[in-house]
Amino acid sequence: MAPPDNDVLWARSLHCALSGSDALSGVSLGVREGEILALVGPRGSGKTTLMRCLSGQLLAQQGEVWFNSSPVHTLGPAERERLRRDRFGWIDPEPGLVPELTGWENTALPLLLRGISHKAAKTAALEWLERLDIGVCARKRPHALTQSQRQRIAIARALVATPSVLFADEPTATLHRADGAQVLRTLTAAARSHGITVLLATHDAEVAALADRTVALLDGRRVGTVPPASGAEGVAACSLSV
Ligand SMILES: Nc1ncnc2c1ncn2[C@@H]1O[C@H](COP(=O)(O)OP(=O)(O)OP(=O)(O)O)[C@@H](O)[C@H]1O
Repeated sequence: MAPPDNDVLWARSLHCALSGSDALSGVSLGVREGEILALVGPRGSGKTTLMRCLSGQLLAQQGEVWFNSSPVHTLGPAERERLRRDRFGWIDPEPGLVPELTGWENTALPLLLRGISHKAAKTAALEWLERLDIGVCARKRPHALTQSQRQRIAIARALVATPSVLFADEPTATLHRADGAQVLRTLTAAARSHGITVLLATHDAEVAALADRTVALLDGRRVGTVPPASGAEGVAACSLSV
């Protein structure tokens, strides 16, 4: 069965067991182009596993994943790797920067890996660092930066190649509340202004409130779609110019 035309990502009946236990038990999901979708659920509910399956990092034992009307579940490892590199961005709870590289070099990595010239990659990286209010970090190495600055660099790195889909796994979990909220507003505003679809895994209702739609997971199953706790945040984020 082919996915609906307006879904950028579409998954049907994903079953995924990890080390013998069911991480996903028949999850189906459609994500519309440009949408910011929050995946919510308590720890261990399957959010990360679902995002890993949707992004081609992990193959579910059963079920289908489609990206823009092309099957992902039938691709070989090299093709899935290329898809991830060329079309997707990923943010982990921890920034995972290369310690030997400066802020702009860390940010530019996805472009340099695609073979884009050093000069063009640096220009794009510096632009994203400015947009995320960390232009001053461009020439510093990670050890000289705060946790918030490092995570903003990880976000800039995920956005620099303007991915079709950005997967953000608890992107502000290690930040203080106010700082995390600011970082998330910047991230969602940047995604909206560049038409980037975002999947945002979180167990925080305030974070989910920034999304257009929320999908809830529990024990590897969808337990219903709930509206954001506060309807105004997503609209407010649109008006920020990032
Ligand atoms: N590499 C792994 N090996 C074995 N089991 C795993 C692995 N990764 C996840 N699991 C298990 O799969 C289930 C789903 O985990 P997952 O990390 O997807 O949930 P989550 O909702 O993202 O949780 P969290 O909020 O803690 O990140 C859990 O029971 C977890 O223990």
